[in-house]
Amino acid sequence: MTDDLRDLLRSTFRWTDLGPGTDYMVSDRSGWWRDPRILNGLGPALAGLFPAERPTVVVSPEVTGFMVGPLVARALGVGFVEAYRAGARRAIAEPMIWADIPADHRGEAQRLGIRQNLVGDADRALVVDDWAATGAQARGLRGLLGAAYVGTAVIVDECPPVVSAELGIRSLLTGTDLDP
Ligand SMILES: O=P(O)(O)OC[C@H]1O[C@H](OP(=O)(O)OP(=O)(O)O)[C@H](O)[C@@H]1O
Repeated sequence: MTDDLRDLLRSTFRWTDLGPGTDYMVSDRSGWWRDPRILNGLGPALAGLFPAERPTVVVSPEVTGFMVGPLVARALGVGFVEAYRAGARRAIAEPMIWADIPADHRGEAQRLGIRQNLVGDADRALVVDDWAATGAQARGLRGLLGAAYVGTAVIVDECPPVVSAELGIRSLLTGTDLDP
């Protein structure tokens, strides 16, 4: 099942060439969300990366995490918490706790925040996202969640192995699986 899903993820992913004047390719992940077989399998497959940890809540950063996280929460039978990017929208009205992220894969500083009453001392929080590039989101959310953090499940992990090991990042694919 997971091997079939990995094949589907590879075959529906594209790199988009931005054309002359740049050697930069951008990832097109839209084929993943367009395929009902992937939507059906993604939650259980990502949840299955952490079978022993028995998460009690899933936490995901906006914006793509807001699509993937609930699929995993549904598969685990637990709830979902949004981690908002400061400045991406109007301020959240409820009390928040924030983590500073010095630099993400674009070299940009960010702040990620969750409503402070949604994750408690007894929780085991699994971070879920589509992609880990430098591990910045995972590191920020680990700092935010403290002892509740059990690890990060992503579709693609491009981090150096030492970073993935340190942050407890597990994935369905690595960067080389999607080499252009
Ligand atoms: O490991 P990191 O260096 O933290 O990078 C990973 C982040 O990069 C992407 O976000 P991006 O802002 O590119 O896209 P999104 O808005 O679609 O989530 C991805 O969704 C992760 O959240």
